[in-house]
Amino acid sequence: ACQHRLWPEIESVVKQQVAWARTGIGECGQGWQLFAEDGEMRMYRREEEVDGMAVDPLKAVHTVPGITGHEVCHYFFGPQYRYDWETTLEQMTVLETVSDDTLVFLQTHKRIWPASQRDVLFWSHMRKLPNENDRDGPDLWTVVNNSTTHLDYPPNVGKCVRIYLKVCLLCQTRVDPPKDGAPLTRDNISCKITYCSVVNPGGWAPASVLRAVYKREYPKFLKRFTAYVVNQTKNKPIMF
Ligand SMILES: CCCc1ccc(-c2ccc(S(=O)(=O)CCO)cc2)cc1[C@H]1C[C@H]1c1ccccn1
Repeated sequence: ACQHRLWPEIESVVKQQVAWARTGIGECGQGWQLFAEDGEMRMYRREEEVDGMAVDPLKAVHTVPGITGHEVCHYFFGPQYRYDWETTLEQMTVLETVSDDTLVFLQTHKRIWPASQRDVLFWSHMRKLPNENDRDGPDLWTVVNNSTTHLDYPPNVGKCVRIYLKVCLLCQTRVDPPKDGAPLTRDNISCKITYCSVVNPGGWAPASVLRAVYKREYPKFLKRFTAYVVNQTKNKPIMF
């Protein structure tokens, strides 16, 4: 995969996106507004427009007990699970298998009235990252999704408007070993999740409609996805 045409871009976008995900909300600077809160989940957005279109950057942080970062990234990356948790998905195709940790997807999402239907074409890369802060702590895991092109699927040919996105899911496992030296169980682990996304809706869509969609869909997506991972892993050995 290292000689693949996408490799240089993957390397630079992953580094940039992980650095961005690691930047706390406070350090990010002004303009972030908390727009959704549910238990441990906090969702922030910044209102930004490009050519009159809302492209609000989003940053969500969540802590989920009983699962690891590897497990969260495994279920987020794997195409075989996506229809189970991505409620807005209408059609998903793997256009290219670059390597076992890098795929190219084409997805059409359900139409959101009155905006026209959208599709998105992106590479998706999963990677384990060394834990810089705590050398003997568990590694970090990330999945980065970044819009790309494909000769056979030019944008805006059919009924769908092509959207452009950059997504980073960054996961840090936390282990609190049991006092009495007993073996680790899922009661001793949790996962700190940072989800960052910037979506350019591609064609014109009313900013008010897009913002209402994001406000409704993003909290639902993160809650549903993390609940899915808890449910899929609860009776399985821990995947660190
Ligand atoms: C006009 C823009 C519509 C729109 C653009 C983009 C996306 C979207 C695509 C991919 C990803 S992901 O994180 O890469 C997971 C893989 O699917 C997240 C979000 C969804 C919507 C629509 C359906 C709405 C939505 C928004 C947020 C979360 C889920 N669905």
